[in-house]
Amino acid sequence: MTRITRVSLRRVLDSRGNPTVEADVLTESGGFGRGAAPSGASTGEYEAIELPASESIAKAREHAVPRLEGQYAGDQRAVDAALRAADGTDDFSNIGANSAVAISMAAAKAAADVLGAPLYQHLGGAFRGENFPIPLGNVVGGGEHAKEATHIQEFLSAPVGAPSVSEAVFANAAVHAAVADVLDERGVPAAKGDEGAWAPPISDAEAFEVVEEAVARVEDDVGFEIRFGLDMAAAELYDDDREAYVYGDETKSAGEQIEYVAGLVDEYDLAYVEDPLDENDYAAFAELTDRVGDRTLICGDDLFVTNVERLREGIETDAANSILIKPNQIGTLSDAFDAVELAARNGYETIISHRSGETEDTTIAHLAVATDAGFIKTGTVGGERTAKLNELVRIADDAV
Ligand SMILES: C=C(OP(=O)(O)O)C(=O)O
Ligand SMILES: [Mg+2]
Repeated sequence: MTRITRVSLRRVLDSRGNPTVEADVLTESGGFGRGAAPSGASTGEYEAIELPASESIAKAREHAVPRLEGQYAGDQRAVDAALRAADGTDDFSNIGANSAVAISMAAAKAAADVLGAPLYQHLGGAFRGENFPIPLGNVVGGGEHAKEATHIQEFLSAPVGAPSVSEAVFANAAVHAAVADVLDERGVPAAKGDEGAWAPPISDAEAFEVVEEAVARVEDDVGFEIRFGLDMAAAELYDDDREAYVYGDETKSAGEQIEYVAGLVDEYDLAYVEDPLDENDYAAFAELTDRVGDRTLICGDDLFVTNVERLREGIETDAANSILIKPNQIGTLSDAFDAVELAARNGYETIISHRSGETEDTTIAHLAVATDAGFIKTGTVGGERTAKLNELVRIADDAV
């Protein structure tokens, strides 16, 4: 039986050393699941609310745990509905999306444990496990993830021609290493940002040269196509008062930003551009998608925040052609699945994503396989990133 008998919550460390919420779910037949909430730094304005971990835990213990005990862990919709009912708001501002997502993921894992099935199969069904997402690997970054580095938040290796997920994962690690070599040859020292990407004190223009060179070297070596992409996190660059995107001393109007990004797509044959424009500017997104959406993915992260209402508006306005899915942006696995389904029904590509603050939790690797996502964005190196990548390799090897 999958009835939940116990939900325990605790504070654990995330990769930035901040406290985050970990949930354990136990069922009456001894099923066990554990989930931990990630945490963003360049968060979207419309995300569900993350409360301080202690406050979120106290509120969830009071309001959510009593409602969850006795629920079927295997009925994910009922578990997630109980979390929403316990919270009573649209944005989880009462119990915190951090406790909600940790419990939602832990319940799914407890149910999979009872079934004796891998999590991706419990979530996605018996026919999943054949297709694997292409990992987008952050190799150079700045923005909110590293000080004194690039304005663009993430330069992402995209091994689109890799014959297997394992070869793709290793190719991204090789690009990460090649970036270090290229920087070294240029005499540029580089620390690492929050996601393990190199965070060199160079201009965006030089970063394009470095990443292009690193990708070319690895492509020669592995013999399959590697492209690259960006997360511009442009809402962080946008200054409402100046109505402009701010790059240090330079600014760009929305029109200039569209020109700039369209030019980058063509110059570097970018496979992927996430959040190229401000999260409130559907019209500018639509203009850019109209210009380059036939040859690259224009992805909404802060724009859509894994929220079906915002995605619906994007679909109606042709704002993008892909969506980033971050379960903690919305609070539950059911809500994340709804966003994936709406995206798929409307021809949008799906990219399942980590956050800049992470834990060893591997749920997103299973979620990507369960939803047949085209891509997963989960870093390149660092234990909290390789936890997900190695889990993907295990899923492909039938070893979970
Ligand atoms: C992973 C990202 O960063 P954060 O978790 O800081 O929002 C992102 O913006 O896509
Ligand atoms: Mg983003």
